[in-house]
Amino acid sequence: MSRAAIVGGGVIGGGWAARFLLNGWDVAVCDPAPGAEDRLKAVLANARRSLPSLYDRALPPEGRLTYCGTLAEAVTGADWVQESVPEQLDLKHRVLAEIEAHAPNAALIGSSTSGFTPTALQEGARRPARILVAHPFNPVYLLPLVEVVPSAATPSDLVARAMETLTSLGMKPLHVRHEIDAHIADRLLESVWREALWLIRDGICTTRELDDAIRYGFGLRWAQMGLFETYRIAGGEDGMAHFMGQFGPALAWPWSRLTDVPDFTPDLVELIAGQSDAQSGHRTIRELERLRDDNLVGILRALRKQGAAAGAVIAAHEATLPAPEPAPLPVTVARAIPQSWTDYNGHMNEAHYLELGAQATDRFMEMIGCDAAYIASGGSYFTVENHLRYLAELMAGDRVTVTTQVLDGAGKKLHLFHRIHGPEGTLAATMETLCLHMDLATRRSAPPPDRIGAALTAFAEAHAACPKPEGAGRHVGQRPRAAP
Ligand SMILES: NC(=O)C1=CN([C@@H]2O[C@H](COP(=O)(O)OP(=O)(O)OC[C@H]3O[C@@H](n4cnc5c(N)ncnc54)[C@H](O)[C@@H]3O)[C@@H](O)[C@H]2O)C=CC1
Ligand SMILES: C[N+](C)(C)CC(=O)CC(=O)[O-]
Repeated sequence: MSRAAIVGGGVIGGGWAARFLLNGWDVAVCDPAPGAEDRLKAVLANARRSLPSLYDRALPPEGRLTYCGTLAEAVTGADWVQESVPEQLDLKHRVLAEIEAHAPNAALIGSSTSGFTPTALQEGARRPARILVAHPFNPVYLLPLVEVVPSAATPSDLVARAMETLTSLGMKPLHVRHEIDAHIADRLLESVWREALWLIRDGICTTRELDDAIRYGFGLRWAQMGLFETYRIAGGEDGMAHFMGQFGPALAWPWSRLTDVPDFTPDLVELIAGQSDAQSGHRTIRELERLRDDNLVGILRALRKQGAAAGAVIAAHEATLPAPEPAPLPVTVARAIPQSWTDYNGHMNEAHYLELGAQATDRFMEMIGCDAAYIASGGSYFTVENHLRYLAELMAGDRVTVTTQVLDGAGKKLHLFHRIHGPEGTLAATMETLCLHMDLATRRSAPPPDRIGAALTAFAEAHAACPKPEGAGRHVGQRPRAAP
């Protein structure tokens, strides 16, 4: 078991605690502010309802969370210490010195700093080589990006270890090879932020209109292709060179006020804070966080389906999570229910019971050798009939397992009975499904090859010893069988 210490449990420290904890690390947090523990609990609650929803497999069991009264207690025995105190260099120096005094020599010390260089952070350190920047993005438990910025003093094996650890947490570490104030991403954000301040200060638009300009347009593009790839496409068939030829001259036109910074006067703060209150003040921060998280889970799951951008990181991480264990009846699905699967009744929508059953069938097909390589070679199963019984509600975040029993595997048939179990093993649904083996070239049914037939027969023979499931072969509206 690995152990992380989080020093500073605010917005970012809380997000780090959740990222480590939900990936099975023990986590110790220290933050002396009154109410910090309650704030951390609220962040964790939001993380628990969103992060597991990204995956079609269960994350490892949560690690143990300890809330510590002192920094020394928190960092003792830590493998990774993540400093997440406010963005003040003298405070960070004091905290880093205390971390160095109590953490194991081998511990890696990451700083969440948005803008200080690792060289600046390492000033006065006893073991500067152990300190590097690990700059995450809010919400840390959902957004994969983390900028890893070493200094010249950082040995390359430590950078490699940092990158490996962050990857194992489902993150996308970006190695920033040249240290620079504000790294890479915050330089971009800073430019947009400055321009936005001017637009509001000059009365060109409100905070809501500015947000609309992002979220209805280029914000959607950026999530999947970034800046250069989308601009390459914007150049048409002639690509980037054409794009630059067309829009290059605009760089000399007054399209930006980036060379100036607006005075941060109380009037400007009041103008922006007032507009922001009018725009979003009817929702609490926790509600806004949940709204943001649900949207992010939806976007990330869509990207994952495409194998694109951050979606590819989630798929790669999921591949490292253990597949459900074969048991007397094989567990074919073990996962959490995403928020996006729930509906106006506040529970999992009926369509997703079918999705769970379909995932179980897909997994069982893999188990008998009908995997992607076999399907690419021209054979597969098609579903011809399903019967679903809805027996209990499932809620967002519930962990579910599906077991699969073979009822018949003779010839072309793959006749399965899935049991969908919710929390505490409650039987939440059953799905009986009949599939036929197909020749994908002729699109007609055909017997499976011997190796798949033999694997299926082995399961069918083993499962024949299990009682016939209650509910198998039922038709719609049939009363449950009376107990014997
Ligand atoms: N908020 C954001 O969007 C992002 C912030 N960051 C960086 O993360 C760091 C933390 O920022 P936030 O979490 O936003 O700030 P925050 O103000 O939400 O949290 C900082 C926490 O540190 C605690 N703290 C202060 N002194 C401490 C000490 N001596 N020991 C332990 N805890 C102490 C405070 O009580 C507070 O809870 C900063 O360096 C910031 O630049 C990085 C990425 C995004
Ligand atoms: C505003 N900020 C500079 C603290 C932003 C970040 O550092 C990253 C983020 O999450 O946007």
